[in-house]
Amino acid sequence: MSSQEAALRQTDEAILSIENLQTSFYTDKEVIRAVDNVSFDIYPGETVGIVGESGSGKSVTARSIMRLIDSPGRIEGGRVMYKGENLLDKSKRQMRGIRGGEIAMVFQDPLTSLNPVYTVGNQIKESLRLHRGMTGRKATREAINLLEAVGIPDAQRRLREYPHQFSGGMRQRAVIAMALACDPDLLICDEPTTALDVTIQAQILELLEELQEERDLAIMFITHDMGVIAEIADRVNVMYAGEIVESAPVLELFESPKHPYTQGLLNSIPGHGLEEGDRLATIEGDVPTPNEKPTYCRFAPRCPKAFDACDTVHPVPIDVHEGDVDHRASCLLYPEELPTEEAVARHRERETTGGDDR
Ligand SMILES: Nc1ncnc2c1ncn2[C@@H]1O[C@H](COP(=O)(O)OP(=O)(O)OP(=O)(O)O)[C@@H](O)[C@H]1O
Ligand code: NI
Repeated sequence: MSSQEAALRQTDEAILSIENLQTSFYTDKEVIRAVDNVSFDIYPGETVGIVGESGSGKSVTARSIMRLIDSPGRIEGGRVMYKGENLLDKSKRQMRGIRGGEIAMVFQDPLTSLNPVYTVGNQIKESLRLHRGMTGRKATREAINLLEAVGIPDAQRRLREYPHQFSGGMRQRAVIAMALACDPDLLICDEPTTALDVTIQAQILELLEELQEERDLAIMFITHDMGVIAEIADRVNVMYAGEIVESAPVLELFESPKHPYTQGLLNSIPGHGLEEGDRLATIEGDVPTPNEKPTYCRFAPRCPKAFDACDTVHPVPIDVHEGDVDHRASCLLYPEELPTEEAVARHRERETTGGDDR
């Protein structure tokens, strides 16, 4: 998306609005608040990156949107507004139509999306039949088009092959072709390139960008990899212990990270030259497992800037500069213009009046 488009996004309608999403797992030992009051938007044609350490709640966010949370997990609150309708109110049957029809998902391991006993062609054609009513020769032609669109050579022959006959990179392309078969408006990618080598990964990212431009796809892209985020995202949400701690346009986030956690993540990248493959190096200390409603900052125990109030006030997402709705951080140090005491008071007040200030 160009900066001009980015400026327009505020006037556009979001295709997906997550509002105060809350998903927990009820294990024998404990309740894990895996996604704890998460809100964000995705606009048509935009790529929103979700980044954070392992266990921060990225995949559970994606699976909640798709209503793929199984016991002992439960979506306990919030709304998932897709084109103005709450997906959490849909029946199982309606969700099956939306999943793969309107919203498609690509996972890290392509084998989880492919059935080993059917040819790749049959699987794409089944998707075309289910979601676009295409059958016979028409479906075969479209399946070939799709394989060609994702850069699989010799498409006609490869349609008749089984998933195990494809290399890792080609398999992930086939999964993307399958995802596109239903002409989705939103594509959710959960670490789609993590298992691939760097060259193939770059090719897949390029492919996704091309497809996005052609089809005006909205993409939600989950990764650990800041280099991949720099490459593909328009906007970034940083997750920590079930919460979004910072949200900003991608350049702004890299040039001027505000949350001490984001600052730590970016500082930990050696040499600061962002390359694909740069992982989040570790910040000292462990990510806590969120078990209770937060009454404090979950990052405080690891935060170099923590002060007394961080143990007693839960920070809400707040504009880092007053009035700049495009860049928010859940940190008591913001808004930057306010003296700390006033900033803390504002967080405390917003928390008691119901979450963030949207
Ligand atoms: N089926 C489950 N049962 C119990 N806890 C779960 C289950 N699935 C996820 N969780 C917990 O929810 C939290 C968030 O997990 P999630 O998979 O969303 O993390 P993630 O950010 O995607 O991490 P990764 O980068 O490792 O994929 C973790 O603490 C995890 O242990
Ligand atoms: Ni995950």
